Amino acid sequence: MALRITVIGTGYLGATHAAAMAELGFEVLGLDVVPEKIELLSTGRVPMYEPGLEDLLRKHVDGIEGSTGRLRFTTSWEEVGDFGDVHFVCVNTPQKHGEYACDMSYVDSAFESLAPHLTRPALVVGKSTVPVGSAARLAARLAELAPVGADAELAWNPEFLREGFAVSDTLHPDRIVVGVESERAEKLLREVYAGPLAEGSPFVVTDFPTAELVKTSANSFLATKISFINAMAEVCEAADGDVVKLAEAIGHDDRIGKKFLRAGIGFGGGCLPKDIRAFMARAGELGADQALTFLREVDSINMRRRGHMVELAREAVGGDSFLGKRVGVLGAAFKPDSDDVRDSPALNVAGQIHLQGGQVTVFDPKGMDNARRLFPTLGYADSALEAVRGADVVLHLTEWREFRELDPAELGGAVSRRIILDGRNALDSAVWREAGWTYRAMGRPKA
Ligand SMILES: NC(=O)c1ccc[n+]([C@@H]2O[C@H](COP(=O)([O-])OP(=O)(O)OC[C@H]3O[C@@H](n4cnc5c(N)ncnc54)[C@H](O)[C@@H]3O)[C@@H](O)[C@H]2O)c1
Ligand SMILES: O=c1ccn([C@@H]2O[C@H](COP(=O)(O)OP(=O)(O)O[C@H]3O[C@H](CO)[C@@H](O)[C@H](O)[C@H]3O)[C@@H](O)[C@H]2O)c(=O)[nH]1
Repeated sequence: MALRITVIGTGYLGATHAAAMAELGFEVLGLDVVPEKIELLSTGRVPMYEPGLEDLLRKHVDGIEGSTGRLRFTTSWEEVGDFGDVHFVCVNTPQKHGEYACDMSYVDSAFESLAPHLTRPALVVGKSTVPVGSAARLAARLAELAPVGADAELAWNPEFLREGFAVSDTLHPDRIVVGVESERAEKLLREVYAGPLAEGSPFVVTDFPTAELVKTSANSFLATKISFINAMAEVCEAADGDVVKLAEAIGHDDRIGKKFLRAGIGFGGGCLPKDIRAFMARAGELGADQALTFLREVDSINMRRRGHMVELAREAVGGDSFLGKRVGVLGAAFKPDSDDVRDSPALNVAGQIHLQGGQVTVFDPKGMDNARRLFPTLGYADSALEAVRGADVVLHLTEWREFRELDPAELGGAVSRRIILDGRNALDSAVWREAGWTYRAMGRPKA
């Protein structure tokens, strides 16, 4: 009989994972502690913006006309415990308030709720990003809490999907990493991922700590790459060099590669910033803090980018203060093709300017609701054109395609002064300059 799968926590990761598991042919039950999310998902609607996810959900959610009916959602732990052979834990692991460390309370709570309700043999699979050592601790807790008949076992299977590409990254992963302690666990996970494995996705089997570390080291490497190119942008600015050309040139070397070398206002989101900080905190607890001191620099280069953009904007509006100045902001999400504003560099820059007295108006194609919730005191507009109306300077902070396709001449008619600062090095400078704009990007010559 086909495996039955549950997914605990149906946010960006869990909702995608649940829909993908249904697409791979399994019966799936998703659980979340937020009833409104479950209501939405049960009618095939997605509580966030992720390209392709709503279509995939509607293809499988039970009760939708023409669906396979393989996917259902619930808030009941009893139902989940009764249903699943394999339970994926996908709950959030944010940064603790005022600390670098990871807040494990959501994961702990999910295990405490699930374990006593397991009524059949179960493999519980952690997917959340956690500090190394968590899996061993949670395996012990699972053994304490689960009924004997459940024969419950833990595996750790970190997730590498990118927001904006979540569906295809889940269905066609570039690797599958599983931390297991038995052949049974490995066999079950090979069955779960039979589809991607048949397509050739590499399957890496490790112990618990290595699986946990693969995830945090992968994100640390990505963050380091971005901060490296942003450090080069700082030097380029001082030396009148061009970081875009520099990235292109070093990227031709296969050992360096072209990806993740886009200089600008830096990385944000619900993963890279908090994951490198949690990694440093955990290394400190393990007495290995010296090994990761470079991540402090990666973090501070990254945070400097936001401050630098604020300074460029201040310079553009006259140098002293933002008081009485209008600033049009294009972008709120931490990256395009997502509505996620968690630790968004764009919103952070907008917020800093607002707090310094600037009249900031923000537009983002998908991130407006989340931005309004997080930063209600900023000004918001319904379009790019409205956001820049009367602006003394325009900031391009999230590189949506829609912004790249804007007509500089049309925008030029709406602003007070034609100055655009490109925080993502993504606009065509020649087109903007031809339309009479002063175009300035980060790490590029002023010209
Ligand atoms: N978002 C990504 O792109 C991504 C990619 C890879 C890994 N991750 C990791 O996956 C985890 C989840 O991230 P996310 O972005 O999906 O977070 P999220 O906040 O979007 O979703 C988490 C969900 O878990 C639910 N939840 C919280 N406590 C719960 C509990 N006790 N029981 C059941 N549900 C509970 C929340 O209501 C929420 O819907 C994190 O550890 C993150 O680091 C995220
Ligand atoms: O050259 C680049 C590439 C990215 N970014 C920024 O870096 C951040 C993160 O981008 P990206 O990694 O594409 O987004 P996430 O969806 O957060 O994905 C990361 O975090 C996930 C959660 O852990 C992992 O699963 C993914 O593999 C990892 O790429 C965004 O703010 C981007 O604007 C840059 O500034 N320059």
